[in-house]
Amino acid sequence: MGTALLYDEEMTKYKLLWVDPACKIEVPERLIVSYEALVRSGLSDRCISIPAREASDSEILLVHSELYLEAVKKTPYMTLEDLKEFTLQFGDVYFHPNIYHCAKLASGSALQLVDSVMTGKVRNGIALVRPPGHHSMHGAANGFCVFNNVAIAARYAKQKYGVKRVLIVDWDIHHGQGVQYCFEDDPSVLYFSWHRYEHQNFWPNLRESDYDSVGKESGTGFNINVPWNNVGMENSDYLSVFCHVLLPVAYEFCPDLVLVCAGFDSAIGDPEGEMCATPDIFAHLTHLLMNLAGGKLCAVLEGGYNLTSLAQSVCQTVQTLLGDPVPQLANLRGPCKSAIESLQCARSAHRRYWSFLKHAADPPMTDISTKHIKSAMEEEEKTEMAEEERCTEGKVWPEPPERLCPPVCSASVLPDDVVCPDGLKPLSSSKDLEPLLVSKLKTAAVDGDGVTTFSRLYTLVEKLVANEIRNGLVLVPDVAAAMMCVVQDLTSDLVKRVLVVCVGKEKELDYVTTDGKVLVVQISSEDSEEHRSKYYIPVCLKKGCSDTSGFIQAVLGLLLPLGYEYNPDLVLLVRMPGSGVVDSMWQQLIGLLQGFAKGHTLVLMQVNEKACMGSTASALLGHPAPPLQDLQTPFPEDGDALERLRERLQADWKMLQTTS
Ligand SMILES: NCCCNCCCCCS
Ligand SMILES: [Zn+2]
Repeated sequence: MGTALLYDEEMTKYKLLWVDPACKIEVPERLIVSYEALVRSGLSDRCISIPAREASDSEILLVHSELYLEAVKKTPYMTLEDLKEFTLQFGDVYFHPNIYHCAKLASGSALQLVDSVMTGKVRNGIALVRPPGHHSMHGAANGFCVFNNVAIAARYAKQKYGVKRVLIVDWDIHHGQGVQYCFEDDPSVLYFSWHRYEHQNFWPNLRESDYDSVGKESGTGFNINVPWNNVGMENSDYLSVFCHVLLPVAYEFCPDLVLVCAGFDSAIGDPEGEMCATPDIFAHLTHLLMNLAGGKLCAVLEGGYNLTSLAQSVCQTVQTLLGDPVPQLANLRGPCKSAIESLQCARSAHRRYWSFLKHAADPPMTDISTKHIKSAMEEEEKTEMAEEERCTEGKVWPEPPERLCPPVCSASVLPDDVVCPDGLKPLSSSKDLEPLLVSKLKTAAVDGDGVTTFSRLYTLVEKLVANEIRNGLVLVPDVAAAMMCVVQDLTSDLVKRVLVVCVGKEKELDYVTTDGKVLVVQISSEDSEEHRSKYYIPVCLKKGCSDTSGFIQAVLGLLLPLGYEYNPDLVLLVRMPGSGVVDSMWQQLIGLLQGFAKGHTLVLMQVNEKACMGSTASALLGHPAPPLQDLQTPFPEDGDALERLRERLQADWKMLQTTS
């Protein structure tokens, strides 16, 4: 299934008609450069174009009051003076004779997108709209927003399609207070937002934007705020919050639909956000959300005021929605102190509502929420000092890397008598191995056809590294032997870093490199004290890999952060026989691991587990993994052990830090 793209140039036909410094950045060119970048890159042609439409009154009334709607209806007939007058009652927003029409198109586009996804016409999609929506409220326009596009879409999805649980992820740099107010008492809509806050010193300067606003009444726990109290946040900060706050809760919530308030003013160069995360970060944020809700994801544009980073960020998002490999993120140095404080506060505020956060640490000593009473002097100093180091318009960043799709998506190396699953391309040629290696294999008691398998395995690794193939599945008689072979011999000169993910445990991995060429993360039911090192990380689950709750917790809170920091060039996923891993979890793991090494994942499985080839192939081909249904509460021992493991490792692995 494809990716929907909604865009209508009519939504460029309104602009600020008077002087207002607060609103001058919200210009029609925002939409024009975004769409033109998609056209120029060829991405728009790969999308399914869906027409915009006007939202009806009843659809708008899902969120807004009749009084407000009737008032906005009058604006097309107002004089310039009347429009200025009308605007005065709201904050940081402007009206225009055509903005009511555009606001209906913006909300209607979001609804068209929901229809396309919920009817299965497309898998996912994006609506490029203006005016944005997440600041507008029941009875008021605010922050460039007139109708709350995403809030309307959430209510619409529930009403029309009986969607039970909607996850709204707001990665815009401003707090979508309008969305928060709409759903704060509603447990069927989980709203997550990060936003520049600076201890309430940043717009919209609301006390309820802080981490302790967790929702109310039956919606308690279903509102997550992560305040950024400093500017200059980087890719590490964003990914840490996804791995340690959003994703654990999102998996426990198990949404049927994901809506994204896709604002790109959180990207580097934006005058509003003054952050330093690069446009390719949105490739990863999108990828991480695509494994939820069976891939049903609707992204709706919110902010984004640097025309260069906006266009690049939109392209990065769309390219991931289309299923292209995500770019490698280099030198993630771990979250900064301020980000750790924020994520620790958010985790501790929610630990009583989410069993996946149950073992989160106490809030930091320096309770960051009371710091907002800053002396004017301090504020003054910060402004002067920060000026030069901030990431503003003057900042430059590299063009996002090209994300080439290999000609072959998934290849296979199977014994001759095993039927190749649909979609996989059997690897034909096999390179003759150096005699030295053949003799080595023979000593490893690898029989004749084993040598053939290994030579084809070698060829497969070569083609992965050459980006001729994206990923591969290999069935071998003995996975442990094959793994040694791949790691020790086949990759010595081909790749710099190999991430080995071992699911289950058959026997001790009797080697561990200390030079960092290989990082092994082994998830199993047994602990192993010996030869633990920075590069060999055993994760012990009380009930082993069959316990999906413990497994996904280990993946999100440990494997993902480690993988991002290690930044491998190849991922080797080894399924030990008898691991007991559940199929949906196995597919989720393959989906999530695609975020590393440009998707170069090599799956090693034992021949006697060929029954799992179908689902493995499906995940390798990029089909969305089935949601992890009714997850049990993780075993306390596991949650606790994971927390302790992180604390022990965070000295070596900065992306594991969750406490300041
Ligand atoms: N420096 C201009 C102040 C703008 N304040 C409102 C921002 C609304 C963003 C919507 S994403
Ligand atoms: Zn914004």
